[in-house]
Amino acid sequence: MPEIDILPDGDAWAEACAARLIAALSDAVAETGKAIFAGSGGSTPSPIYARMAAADLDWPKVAVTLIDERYVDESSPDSNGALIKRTLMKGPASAARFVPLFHPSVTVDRAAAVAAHALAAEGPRLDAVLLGMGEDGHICSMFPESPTLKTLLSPTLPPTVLGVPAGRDDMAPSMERISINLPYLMGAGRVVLALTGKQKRAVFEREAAGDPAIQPIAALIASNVPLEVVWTEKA
Ligand SMILES: O=C1O[C@H](COP(=O)(O)O)[C@@H](O)[C@H](O)[C@H]1O
Repeated sequence: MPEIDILPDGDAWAEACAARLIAALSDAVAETGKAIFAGSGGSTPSPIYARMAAADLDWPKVAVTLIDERYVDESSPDSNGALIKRTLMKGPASAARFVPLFHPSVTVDRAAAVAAHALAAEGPRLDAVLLGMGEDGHICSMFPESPTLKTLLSPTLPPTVLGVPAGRDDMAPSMERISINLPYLMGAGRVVLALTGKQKRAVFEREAAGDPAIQPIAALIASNVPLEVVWTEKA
């Protein structure tokens, strides 16, 4: 079970998450002249993005992408791309370059292939990753016990981006999605999992002790992803 860094309140939690991610991006810019950040969508990351946006970083050298996306364009309230543009890419951070996962295409798989190609062109690894976790234990668009999980969690594939079909039961997402796979997380410089609330902490602890074949949190731990779990009770 990885150690959980417990912060006293939402401000300290958002600050701690942002500081870790900015440090990783800053180190990458210093070492290689560029950096790649992959962020989550959902309701959790906005305060973290607000603090990152205010950081003193060489933003023109940073590419911003997503760990996953709903298969919708940016006019949709479900678009993770629209969220990250609105909350992170503002002020000096608007000089970063956005690498979307959504591309209008005939199928979600084709769109994912286009995204995989675009992301591979940015560099071999993600320097900093912000993960969230749903209360059902999903991370990225890796849903516990869903049909595409085995492929997304396969540690022997190269880092890539895959289409995720919508499912008919609660073990699958309700809409088509696009997601990075586990090898992208295995090769990342720093991976921060930002959690809030007693419920998510309980889910994390339960999933961490679960089966890596069907529980993404257990798979992260088993595959030595450089995971840092940062939690506060109330954001
Ligand atoms: O669907 C998604 O949900 C997770 C968790 O979201 P939250 O609202 O519980 O914070 C998120 O990490 C992921 O990027 C998103 O597509």
